[in-house]
Amino acid sequence: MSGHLYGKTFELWRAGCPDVWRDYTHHAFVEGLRDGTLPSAAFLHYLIQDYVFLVHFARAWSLAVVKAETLDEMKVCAGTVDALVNHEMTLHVKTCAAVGIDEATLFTATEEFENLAYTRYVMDSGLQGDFLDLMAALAPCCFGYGEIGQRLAGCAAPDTPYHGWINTYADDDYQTVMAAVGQMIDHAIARRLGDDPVQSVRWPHLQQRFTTATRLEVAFWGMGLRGA
Ligand SMILES: Cc1ncc(C[n+]2csc(CCO)c2C)c(N)n1
Repeated sequence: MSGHLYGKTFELWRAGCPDVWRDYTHHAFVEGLRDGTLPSAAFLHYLIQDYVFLVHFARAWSLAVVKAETLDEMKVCAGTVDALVNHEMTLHVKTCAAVGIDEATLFTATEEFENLAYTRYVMDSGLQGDFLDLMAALAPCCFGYGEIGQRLAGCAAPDTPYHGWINTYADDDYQTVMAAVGQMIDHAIARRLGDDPVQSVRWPHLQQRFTTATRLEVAFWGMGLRGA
């Protein structure tokens, strides 16, 4: 697995919820992207919801800039805000424009409950908790899509219509940003919890935030499959 790419904290968190992690990264929606059998209506429904999701994730990463304690943490989090609003969302805008949905419509799309629950859970992790609580809730999105993108780039059906989506997450620049996020989280953990973070009283709470966010990712794929 590519886990070490994204740091040792991520490896511990992933190992703390192996079943739900697999449900997320090998979901039927993901396999439909890989083999091309995902109905285009389901993909479009997902993508419109995901645009709104990214708007709120950009807010959450911006909150991480506010909660950061070092300039390095600020740089990585601000870089992620930039990657989100100026790069990742381009996929959504272009794909939707091609079927006649403009960006203003995307921005005001009605959120499905699974979408609402996930983004507001992450925001609350940062509002109620500190920088680490927020990172634990943000981590599954980054590293899960990183793993999915890498795996699908190596085994997707040549004729799947979803290469654009796969390439967005398999892309070297994207993988580099995610590796930087993983390193930053390792440093943030060491700075606040010391060298043996698993022994900290905070560890079970951080693991629970990571696991909950991963369950919310599984629900998000399910929302996509259900369609509009
Ligand atoms: C439901 C859902 N989960 C994760 C991602 C991927 N993602 C969202 S924000 C971010 C960090 C910076 O780009 C990443 C990787 C997505 N698009 N939609």
